[in-house]
Amino acid sequence: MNWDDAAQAAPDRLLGAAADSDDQAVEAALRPRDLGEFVGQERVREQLGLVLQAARQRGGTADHVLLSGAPGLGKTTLSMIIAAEMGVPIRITSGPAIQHAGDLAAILSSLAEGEVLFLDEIHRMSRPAEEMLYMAMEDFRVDVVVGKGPGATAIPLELPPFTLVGATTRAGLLPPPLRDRFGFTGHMEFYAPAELERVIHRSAGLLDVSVDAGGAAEIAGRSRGTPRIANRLLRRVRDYAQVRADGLVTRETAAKALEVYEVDARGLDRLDRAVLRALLTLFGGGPVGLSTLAVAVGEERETVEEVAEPFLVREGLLARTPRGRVATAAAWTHLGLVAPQHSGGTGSGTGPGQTGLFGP
Ligand SMILES: Nc1ncnc2c1ncn2[C@@H]1O[C@H](COP(=O)(O)OP(=O)(O)OP(=O)(O)O)[C@@H](O)[C@H]1O
Repeated sequence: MNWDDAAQAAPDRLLGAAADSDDQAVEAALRPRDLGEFVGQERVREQLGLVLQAARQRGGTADHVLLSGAPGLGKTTLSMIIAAEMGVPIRITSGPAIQHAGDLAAILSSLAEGEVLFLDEIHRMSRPAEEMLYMAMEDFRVDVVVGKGPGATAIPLELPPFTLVGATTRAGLLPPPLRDRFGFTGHMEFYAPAELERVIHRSAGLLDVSVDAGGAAEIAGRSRGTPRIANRLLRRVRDYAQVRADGLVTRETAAKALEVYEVDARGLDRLDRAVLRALLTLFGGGPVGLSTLAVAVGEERETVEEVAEPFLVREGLLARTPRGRVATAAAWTHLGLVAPQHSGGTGSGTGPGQTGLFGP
């Protein structure tokens, strides 16, 4: 199971970064329409702005663009902005939807001149489709193979110039020949709390929700650096403010609402805390093997590894070591527990979980 599958395996997770059906319904309304409205990602925004302006001045199509970064950081939104800034239509598809080279040939041959083709999860495309894409990106041409075996013939097909915008959660997974064919690569970072506050104020305006500065800060602090999560938490807090308060989202209302949804002050949810708690209370802070930890919390190994761990590692609460998972000192503090004397909290101790019984 990879990141994307694992994220989808936990679709009901309020803090999951992948879009759920509820998100899809409102996201269209919340998407910034141009680079000026797009919050944060200053470097990518400036670089991309130059690429697009130069292409407009030359009257040509923009170079192919690769956007990498975690789910929910705005890759789809940016691809739509690219099309809007270039004044061209956009076609949206994804790697897993293109399993045969013929699927890709059909899409490419039906593009309008200058159109943006957004290929989400480009790292999950099939090999033959990927190879067809090389030629399409470089020469705006594909060879369509007709027939099979010795009688097969390749018919060259000219394509209109287009801009490919590829999105991937893992740029490192792309084969170098594909990566090299992008003229510009933008790496999307997680957002700072102040940037998320701006996203929240903007979305609140569009959804007609009253949020004060404290309310926005409270939601931002629990949104794991991700605009999609910030927008989702805003909607849940809005519900709470409407039903249990006077409709205004203050710091206190936001905190109470998110307590109901079991999202803590640092943006951990029930699964994250269960993993940490098991690591601390059952295994003395580790090291403990991933499979053992997963059994202890009653989850699949992949769910713990792909859904809970990345954020815990990013927050400095958990470390992956060759001997297993280890809690940091911050993990003990966060759960309000006291680290036992023998636990260094960083894997240097000799706690009960470090007997080697539970190898990684
Ligand atoms: N920089 C931003 N400013 C304001 N809103 C943003 C920004 N980035 C993302 N959003 C909001 O977050 C939501 C998710 O963004 P988007 O769908 O573009 O993410 P993504 O990176 O393409 O995710 P995925 O990889 O899951 O497709 C959108 O509704 C959008 O409104």
